[in-house]
Amino acid sequence: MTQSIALPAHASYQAALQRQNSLTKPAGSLGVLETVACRFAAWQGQTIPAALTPAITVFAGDHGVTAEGVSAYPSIVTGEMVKNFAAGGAAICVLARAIAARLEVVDVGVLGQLPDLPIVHAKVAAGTANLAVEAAMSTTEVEAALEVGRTAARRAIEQGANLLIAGDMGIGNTTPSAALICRLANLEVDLIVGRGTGIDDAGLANKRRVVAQALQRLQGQQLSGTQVLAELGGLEIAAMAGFYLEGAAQGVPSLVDGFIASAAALAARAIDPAVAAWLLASHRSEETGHRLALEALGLEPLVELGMRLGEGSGAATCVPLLQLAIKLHAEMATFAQAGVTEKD
Ligand SMILES: O=C(O)c1ccc[n+]([C@@H]2O[C@H](COP(=O)([O-])O)[C@@H](O)[C@H]2O)c1
Ligand SMILES: Cc1cc2nc[nH]c2cc1C
Repeated sequence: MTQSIALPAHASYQAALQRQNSLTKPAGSLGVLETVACRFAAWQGQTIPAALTPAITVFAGDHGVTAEGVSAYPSIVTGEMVKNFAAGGAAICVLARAIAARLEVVDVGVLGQLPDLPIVHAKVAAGTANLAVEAAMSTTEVEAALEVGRTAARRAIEQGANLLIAGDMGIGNTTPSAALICRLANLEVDLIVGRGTGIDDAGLANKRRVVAQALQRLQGQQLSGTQVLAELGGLEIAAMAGFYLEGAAQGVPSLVDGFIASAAALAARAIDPAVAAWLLASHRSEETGHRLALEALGLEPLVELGMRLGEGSGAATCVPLLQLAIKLHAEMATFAQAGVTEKD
């Protein structure tokens, strides 16, 4: 069994809140920036949290369910985008450079070979099976993919990260994500399945049918978190779940990206509910169902930007906001220091 997950330090949260209320502004006037700073205080166990050192790990994998015509793009794009990540040309590469974040790319299940690329080669299988008709993975494969994610989190933390971001790349992965969200949060297919990379109305109807069929296969079965991942998940999604679990076990919070990341977070929570206290949501993705997935996680997104890219891009975009929240918390003068009169 892996290390257990502790609760964030409540006393540090309270001390940070007290500091927020002593800073030269009307109480609560910095809104969510105040609560975010207090949450980092609790995660780091200190009233004034250290500046953030973010690390981004993009997990890539392919999906057998693409045989059902659920994506606007062919599976070959997954590997092609991994090459683009390695060459520094993808959105997440630009964002990682802009926020000075360590960026690592992990092949956990891409179809075909990616020789000589400067990425982490940790392929558990060459894609998943078609979840519409059979389990996407074996539980052994899920355990291996979870461990790939855990190892990646440990590497990031060893190299100094105090904020983790998991990104995903996998043509077809909004289908397993939707299936996981429906099953794990007990939500209706039509509320959760969306257009992903941009399928048309007929494609959407087909994708709903595919997800409904997968859920139907499992109806009435009691399954563990690992078993649900095996039936409905993906290799990169399982790795992301392992990444969140390990971060939490090591006392390092994760900033949850979009739709796929939220499905992975729900899977992580099904494995260990204590992980939830170590998660912060970045943006609300345009993907149908993300709002309900976040609600099921008990997370409030920081921003809504109409994004639906994946790769960890929404989370990376939110990092400067978090850095500002902590800087305000650390550097603003108190009423006493500035000689400003407090409210009556
Ligand atoms: O993160 C999101 O909210 C998101 C929403 C829609 C699509 N994506 C990305 O698009 C790919 C999956 O879309 P699809 O249509 O192939 O299932 C995958 O590589 C994801 O990273 C990501
Ligand atoms: C080009 C492309 C880039 C992506 N990045 C994440 N998902 C993606 C899907 C496509 C199709």
